[in-house]
Amino acid sequence: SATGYVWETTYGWADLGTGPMMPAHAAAGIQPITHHVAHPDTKRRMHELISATGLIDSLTPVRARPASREDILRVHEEEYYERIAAQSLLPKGGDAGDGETSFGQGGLDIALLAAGGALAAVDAVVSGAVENCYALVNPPGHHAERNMGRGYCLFGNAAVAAAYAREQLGISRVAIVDWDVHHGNGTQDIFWERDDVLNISIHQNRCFPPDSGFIEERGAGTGEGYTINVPLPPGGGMGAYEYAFDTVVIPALRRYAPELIIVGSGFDASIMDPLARMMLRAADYATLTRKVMDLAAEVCDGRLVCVQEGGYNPFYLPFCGLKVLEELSGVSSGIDDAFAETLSGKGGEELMGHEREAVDHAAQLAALLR
Ligand SMILES: O=C(CCC1CCCC1)NO
Ligand SMILES: [Zn+2]
Repeated sequence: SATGYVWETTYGWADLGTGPMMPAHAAAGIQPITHHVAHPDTKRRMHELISATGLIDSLTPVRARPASREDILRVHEEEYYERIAAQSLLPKGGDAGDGETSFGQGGLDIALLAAGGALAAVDAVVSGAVENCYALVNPPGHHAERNMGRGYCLFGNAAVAAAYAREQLGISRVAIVDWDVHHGNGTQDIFWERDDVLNISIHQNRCFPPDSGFIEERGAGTGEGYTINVPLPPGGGMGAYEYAFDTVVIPALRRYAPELIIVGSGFDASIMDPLARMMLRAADYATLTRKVMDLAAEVCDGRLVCVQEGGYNPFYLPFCGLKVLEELSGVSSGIDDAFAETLSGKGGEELMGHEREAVDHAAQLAALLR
């Protein structure tokens, strides 16, 4: 049972400008910095750790292709695509829409290759060439709405892949499990009224976007009940996540019985991430991966595609990714999480009362899934 792996050099060339998170602005005191918080080096370091440990030799390389305009327009509006395409021709590139999602000249091509990396991963898994696949793509995608990019996302890579599986590969039901610490508002916007894609987002409550991702947001019309949000209180670790997966995510997947599962694999719920306040360790991501793999084995012959979303600690993200790839492939890299000892005993391991209440509330609504 092979594990596919997608990484393309140009994913490491995405240009978010000189600002720290938003564009540098001297008069506002926003100083330029060499590495934007979402600098691609963080994800390139994950690729390099997978390569340097030799784990890459146990993975099946899957080459990305550029997503076509048609692939993108399955989930995004034409006017938005053209806006990105026009700015991508400019020497200074442009912004996807929220003023914080910069991209450089040629940014369209990198974004198309990111979406195409998710497409290639879906092709490899659905064709049976590999059992599961990790698409280490960049830029990320889950904040990109039908007609606007947000939160460093240009196109909804996982959404593009789900729509492709549905409309081109004859897959009838796709489930998306987004464990990125931020709400997958873009994926939610895209599939809000659809019941052929079950969209589950588990995230730190109100982290980003601050005004979406609440349990009452469950879809509309045909799609009612097929959007599941599990907002967690800040400060949660594996105690909260394990309870949320066992109580909400896995039971919902079992009821829905998808033919393909796509994980929005952000690592910004890690204890060392600068953009959120949760407390997962690298080993915890492996445990969550195992939970989803076991459910995939139960309902869809193990068909599982992980698509990289966020994650901003260049020291720790590589280890989180390495442990997930070890779990997917069943192969040890031979090295442990170098930070495990330093990070042990700092809390988050046990479920706390207020976390249990938050998850139980989400579970009540998720149970209404038809
Ligand atoms: O990792 C991300 C990006 C979050 C940032 C986007 C702007 C401020 C927080 N989304 O999943
Ligand atoms: Zn995120």
